[in-house]
Amino acid sequence: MEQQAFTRAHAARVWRLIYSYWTSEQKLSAWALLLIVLGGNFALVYMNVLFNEWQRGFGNSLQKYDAAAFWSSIAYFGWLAAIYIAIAGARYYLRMWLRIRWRTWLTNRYQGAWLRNKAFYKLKLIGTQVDNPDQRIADDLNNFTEQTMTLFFGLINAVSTLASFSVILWGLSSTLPLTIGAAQYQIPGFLFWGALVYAATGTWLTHLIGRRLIPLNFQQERVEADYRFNLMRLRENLESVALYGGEEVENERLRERFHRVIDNFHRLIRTGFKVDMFNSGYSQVSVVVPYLVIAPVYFSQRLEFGLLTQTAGAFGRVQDSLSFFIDAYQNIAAWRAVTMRLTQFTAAVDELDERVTDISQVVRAHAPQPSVQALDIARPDGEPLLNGLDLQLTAGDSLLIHGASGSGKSTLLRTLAGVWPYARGRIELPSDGVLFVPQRPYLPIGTLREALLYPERKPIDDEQLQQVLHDVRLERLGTQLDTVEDWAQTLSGGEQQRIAFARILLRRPHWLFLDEASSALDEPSEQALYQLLRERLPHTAIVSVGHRSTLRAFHRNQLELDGHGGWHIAHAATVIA
Ligand SMILES: Nc1ncnc2c1ncn2[C@@H]1O[C@H](COP(=O)(O)OP(=O)(O)OP(=O)(O)O)[C@@H](O)[C@H]1O
Repeated sequence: MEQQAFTRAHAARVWRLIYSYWTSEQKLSAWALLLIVLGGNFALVYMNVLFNEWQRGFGNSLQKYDAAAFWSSIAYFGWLAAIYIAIAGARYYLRMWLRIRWRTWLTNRYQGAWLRNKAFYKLKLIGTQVDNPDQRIADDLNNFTEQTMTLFFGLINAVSTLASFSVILWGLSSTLPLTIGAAQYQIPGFLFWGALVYAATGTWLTHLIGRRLIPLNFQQERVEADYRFNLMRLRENLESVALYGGEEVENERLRERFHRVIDNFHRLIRTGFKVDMFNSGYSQVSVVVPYLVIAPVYFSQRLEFGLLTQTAGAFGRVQDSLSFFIDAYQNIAAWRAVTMRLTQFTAAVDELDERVTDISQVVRAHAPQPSVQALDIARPDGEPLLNGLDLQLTAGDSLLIHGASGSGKSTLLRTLAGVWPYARGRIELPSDGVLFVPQRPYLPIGTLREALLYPERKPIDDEQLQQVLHDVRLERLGTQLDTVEDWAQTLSGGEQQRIAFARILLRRPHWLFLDEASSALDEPSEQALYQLLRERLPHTAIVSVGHRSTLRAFHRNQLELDGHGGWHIAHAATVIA
């Protein structure tokens, strides 16, 4: 089971996870809300003290058959209850508001860290053990804010209740002697000590019974996230699965993942059941324990009924707040698991740059024209793909990279784009006007307009968009610019690649790198699109990765890779355009 040792670095990360929001640019509003909610908490504790005092007068009115006192007691109770409800309601609302603000801030931060410097891609490539980072952002952050606040306010509540009722209990102890059989003892604060011993024993027993909950909760988060991810992958690949007839295998695989969820859940239930049984028994016994302690004095008829109920109430409150850890045990276990998943994520992102610097020995610089010098590229296992490549591009250049499948063509483009770390040498690229186009153009779920502009967001007028759609022979989509669709699922592979070409025409890059960007198109269409690029962007240098020999006609130079480090550049005799 993946677990993180509780090291100092881990403790520091947990601390940072907790305090970062409270020292952020939102700290003023955060602290203001927190203080108001805390104020509400203390007010409610004070109300409970008033209720406890009320119990005494109320009990005595019953014992003395005093109807007038009884009704005025009820009226007083009505007032107290109304104020209590108002404070509790306001506190709930503000607490939820604070939680939403905290979650939003943390989500922005985590999402930002994941997307910054292409960390999302590198995390996967360098193989740091972080499962389902997306779900850590969505689920774990939500759980973290909720559980932290529940625990924190629970703790504050317990401590303040304990403090106020301990004083009451201590005072009440001095008016009552501890009676065991016929003997009486004067022990200062014995009711308080009784509650303390009782609750401490309970806490210790709960810990013994429930300590396995922490690793089990951790594992539960993980298997749940895995199951969800597998469902999502199926949804992303519906057509492939349907065409391969992979339903049975998928069903089997999903069932197997779900089985892990249930399997771990059973273990959670078994431990949770024991903790829960113990808790229920403990709370039942707690109802009678204070009466058992005071009954001997009461039956010796030296105690008013009101004082008995007040003492029992105060004893219950003290014991209740001391039992905070018993009740919160499951929450603490879940909180620790969620915290571990989140700090693991930050640790992986924090260490990423260091790891990339350890692996990559590429010097990158800005220059007016792209060039590479003495570039070595390897597979992650160290096997060389390319040794000592020297290359220089000038405006309007064209270079076709070819070689057997797996020879490292895409990896060369990845290295130029700065996402492949297993490399050494010098890479110079202009600071703007560079565009890399992958084989599968990413089409976000949204309008066709957004898909065409991706990743830019600057608005472009409809005529221009319709014109480029026409140019890439997708004029039929011209009327659907504002249709929201999962375009990657509805357009054919070739049509998606046409969208990628439309993007190029809109972006007008000076330096264009195409990684099999026309592989799904028929040869005449591919030629027409290259022709179009040449006509519309005559000064753009084009570097293409491709297998088809027909592409050669559009490139002045050809770089051939042998997949073992060797490479060779040839110059074409004739070039179209
Ligand atoms: N993320 C990765 N982890 C491990 N190995 C990888 C990874 N990506 C690529 N490789 C390996 O690097 C080698 C080069 O891959 P690359 O994708 O560059 O090949 P290619 O020449 O573009 O192939 P094709 O023509 O099939 O697209 C392959 O052996 C591939 O298995």
